[in-house]
Amino acid sequence: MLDMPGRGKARFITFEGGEGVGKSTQARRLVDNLAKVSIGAVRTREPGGTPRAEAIRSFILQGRPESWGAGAEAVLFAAARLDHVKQLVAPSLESGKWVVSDRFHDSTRAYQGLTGGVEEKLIAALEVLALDGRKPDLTFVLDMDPALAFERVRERAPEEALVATGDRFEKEELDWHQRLREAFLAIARDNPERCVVIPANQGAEALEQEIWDTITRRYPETVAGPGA
Ligand SMILES: Nc1ncnc2c1ncn2[C@@H]1O[C@H](COP(=O)(O)OP(=O)(O)O)[C@@H](O)[C@H]1O
Ligand SMILES: Cc1cn([C@H]2C[C@H](O)[C@@H](COP(=O)(O)OP(=O)(O)O)O2)c(=O)[nH]c1=O
Repeated sequence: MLDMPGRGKARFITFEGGEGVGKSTQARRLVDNLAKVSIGAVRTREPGGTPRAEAIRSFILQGRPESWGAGAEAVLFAAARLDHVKQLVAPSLESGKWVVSDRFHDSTRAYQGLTGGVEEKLIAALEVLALDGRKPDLTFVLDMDPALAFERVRERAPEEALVATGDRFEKEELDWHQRLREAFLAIARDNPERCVVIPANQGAEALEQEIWDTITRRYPETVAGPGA
């Protein structure tokens, strides 16, 4: 990955939202668009991003729905996040690379906190631990009707919709996903400087353009100069 000194501060960008809204697709496209203007970026994800955090990911996501409970999950996601921040996010930013993460701390707030019922003060305390003084500079909250997003996921992996295997979170009830959508919107309202809500029920190219427009407005160094 290219290290680009003199291109301004490396930024930490996160994508948040429910399942199937297009986070992974857009995270990938954003990293490609940054490369086109010679900005090196690391794409990562949560839970995961480092070997230890990936181990915690399989540990949690392959469990049965009732096996952990939201409190224990919040602690496990926080442990994974701390490793991710220390081993990957912070060193990458310090070396001048941007970091683009598919999910980050807002997911704990939305899933385990606002939807899962873990108290705000516990979520806040775990954030202090797990973020280790880092916070995303910009968060894209991809927002759409979860029923439509679920159709996308079903097309991606039809067998998951039919049999009880795969990622357990995708089998939760639709009304639960509606509450989750509201949780992400509430987080965005509470953090208006950091969060930008993007209507996600549009084509991937249109979405990519809206995201890139936001990036270039906020960060002038991403506007390609002559000969770029
Ligand atoms: N804007 C879009 N419109 C239609 N389908 C999309 C769009 N973006 C992504 N997809 C498809 O929807 C599915 C979920 O996208 P993905 O990026 O994996 O979402 P997420 O990471 O939010 O779960 C994939 O099959 C992907 O190809
Ligand atoms: C990072 C994080 C994820 N999660 C959940 C959200 C997802 O259901 C799951 C991660 O699965 P993932 O496959 O990354 O999500 P998606 O289907 O959106 O691509 O873990 C939490 O509950 N809390 C967290 O802090």
